[in-house]
Amino acid sequence: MDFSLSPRAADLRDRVRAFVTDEIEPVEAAAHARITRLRESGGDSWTPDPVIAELQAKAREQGLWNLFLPAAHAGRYAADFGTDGGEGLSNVDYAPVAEAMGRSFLAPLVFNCNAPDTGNMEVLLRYGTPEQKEQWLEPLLRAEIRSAFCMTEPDVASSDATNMAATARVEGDEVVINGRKWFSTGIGNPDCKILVFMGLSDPEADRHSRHTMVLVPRDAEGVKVERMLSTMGYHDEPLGHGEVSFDDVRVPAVNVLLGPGRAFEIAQGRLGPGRVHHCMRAIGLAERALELGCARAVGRTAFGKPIANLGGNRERIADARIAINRSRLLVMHAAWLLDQGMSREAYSAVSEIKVEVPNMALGVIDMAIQLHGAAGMTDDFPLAAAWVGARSLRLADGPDEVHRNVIAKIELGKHLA
Ligand SMILES: Cc1cc2nc3c(=O)[nH]c(=O)nc-3n(C[C@H](O)[C@H](O)[C@H](O)COP(=O)(O)OP(=O)(O)OC[C@H]3O[C@@H](n4cnc5c(N)ncnc54)[C@H](O)[C@@H]3O)c2cc1C
Repeated sequence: MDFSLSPRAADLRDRVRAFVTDEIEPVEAAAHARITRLRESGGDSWTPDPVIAELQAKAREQGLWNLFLPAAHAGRYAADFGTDGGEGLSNVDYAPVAEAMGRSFLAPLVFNCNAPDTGNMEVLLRYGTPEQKEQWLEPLLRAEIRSAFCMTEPDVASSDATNMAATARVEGDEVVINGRKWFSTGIGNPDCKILVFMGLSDPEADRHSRHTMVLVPRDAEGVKVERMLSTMGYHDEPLGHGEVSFDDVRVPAVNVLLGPGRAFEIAQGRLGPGRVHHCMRAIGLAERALELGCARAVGRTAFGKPIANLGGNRERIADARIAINRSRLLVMHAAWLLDQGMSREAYSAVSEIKVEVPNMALGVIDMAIQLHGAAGMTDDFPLAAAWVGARSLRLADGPDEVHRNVIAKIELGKHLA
């Protein structure tokens, strides 16, 4: 195993880290306050803060743009698209860059490296036709438009993707779409123009060949955002999570991705690197929480001592450091395995980190909140929002239990063979 970064990746990590600290963290509080003010006054909290576009322009100019684009898939984009083609980093090289971005809720957007756009861009890159790439991928790479991924449904247990009941039936040269999705992240953004929709196309086929992925323009007739959902009181502007109905939506059959019945193939390709990105960002978040917690604990006194020296706080801080470092090694291991190609070991490793890291981050953030006292519960610090983000990650991209099941299946398989 070799986790050493290439000199180019180390340079990018340092530059991203400096950009986050110098340019993004100082504007975070004002960006958050703006959203709260607009929401509370009934204003438009969804249109992205102009500061995001300003910072995006700077990041793009400095080549800190689309760094998620993997070496293996970048192809002509790496060669022909200059900055927009990313740097063709391996998963090992991208992991610490993603960690640096995870420190701030704004940073992934600023570098055009935010979910779900990254996963959707990867899907288009790997499976899109030249026309689909030109129409949707290229404006996504330039951050001119945004996207959403519509798989989860309110009426079925969506942790089992074979349950998806909304339909995408191919009729002649059209696909007819009906049903309801929810937790479609990104659909609150007025720039969201394209949806990657997963629907049942052939109920009689083998369970992994029943579903189709299709590109649905956000403004197609019959697409309606019924409501925006909150997660523990947060609305996650400017992306948001929407409940969306599809009522006899018709799109051309050329909008099908890869081919009818091939949604599972696409979903598998989409999620491996995406989960590594989520986990590295969660490690960045945990690092920031630990820093805030330590600063508070040495800077405030109770019972005649710094809070750091009271009770078991030093031990809790030490355990947080151990937990973060352990998680990082697991993520680097998963990234390294993915770079060697998809294997059972890589599948297991990706599920291992998907269980380990959000739970680790929750523990560290909770400790930092406790060290802050009541202040930790307010939005004066980014800790409450960070806790909700980490909590969401125990569900998004598959609940812990589903990932544990994957790990156990692979482990037990060794003995059944
Ligand atoms: C913030 C956030 C953003 C999201 N963004 C998106 C998005 O952009 N697009 C999208 O399509 N979806 C998105 N999701 C949805 C997410 O992927 C689903 O919530 C997840 O797959 C679980 O599906 P479900 O909610 O229907 O839970 P269910 O399938 O109803 O499962 C409920 C619970 O059952 C238990 N369970 C399930 N399977 C097992 C098992 N095998 N063993 C033991 N227990 C089990 C688990 O405790 C699980 O949490 C998002 C979710 C959140 C919270």
